[in-house]
Amino acid sequence: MPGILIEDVRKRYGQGDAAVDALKGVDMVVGPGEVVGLIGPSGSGKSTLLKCLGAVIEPSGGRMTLGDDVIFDQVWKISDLRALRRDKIGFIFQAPYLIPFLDVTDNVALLPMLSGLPNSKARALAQEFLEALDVGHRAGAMPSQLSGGEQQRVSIARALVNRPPVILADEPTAPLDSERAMAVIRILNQMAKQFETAIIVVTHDEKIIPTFKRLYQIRDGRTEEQAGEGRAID
Ligand SMILES: Nc1ncnc2c1ncn2[C@@H]1O[C@H](COP(=O)(O)OP(=O)(O)OP(=O)(O)O)[C@@H](O)[C@H]1O
Repeated sequence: MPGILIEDVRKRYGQGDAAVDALKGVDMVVGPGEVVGLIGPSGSGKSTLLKCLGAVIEPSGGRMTLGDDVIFDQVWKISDLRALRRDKIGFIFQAPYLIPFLDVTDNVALLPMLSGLPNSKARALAQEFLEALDVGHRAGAMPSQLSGGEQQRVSIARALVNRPPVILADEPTAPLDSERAMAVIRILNQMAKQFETAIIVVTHDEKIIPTFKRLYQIRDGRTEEQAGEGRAID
């Protein structure tokens, strides 16, 4: 059972003369436990593909499967897209986007709370993930008291805490120096294995591209699979 299966996904923005075919039939597969890179020039459709997969925008056609669920097959197959995003997909962005008035624990505990876990259990779970990401000692701090690398690790804990089968990371290492960027990639690989998560990393970052075993290059709205170097990261 693949973690992510994308079949012939298409996306057209606008209509008539103003129409832009951003995705022209994208195919991709990412297994559980796999971290795959998605690269391509500016305007090639990377953000559009992540937004479709993240159920932020609606594709114009094709089929998408996340874990055990076909989420889209010409139309959405899931009625509650908010619940889908909350429970099945973890998002990691270039900036951590932590909630400034919640402490580190509550930033991570918020999603499991929204999914219905009692507050004390959600906080205990958050603590577990913060420890796995080596920021357990900062659990009571406010986001503004953390370094950039610590904030990014908290945002990764938040993406993982509901154990989504899928993580979508959009330029997660762009603002980080080489050492911190490699630490983030190491963590994503460890977490993918530990929780059987399928992870797509959109990146331009030359520091991390050699670490992927498999890559997809997107060009003019279509994907091509490439073997990566799979360079060791520990
Ligand atoms: N809301 C929109 N309406 C119309 N066209 C759009 C919209 N969003 C994106 N596009 C177009 O779709 C194409 C793909 O854009 P997309 O943002 O997915 O590319 P990208 O690969 O993520 O680029 P970048 O690396 O610069 O972020 C581009 O031609 C872009 O101009």
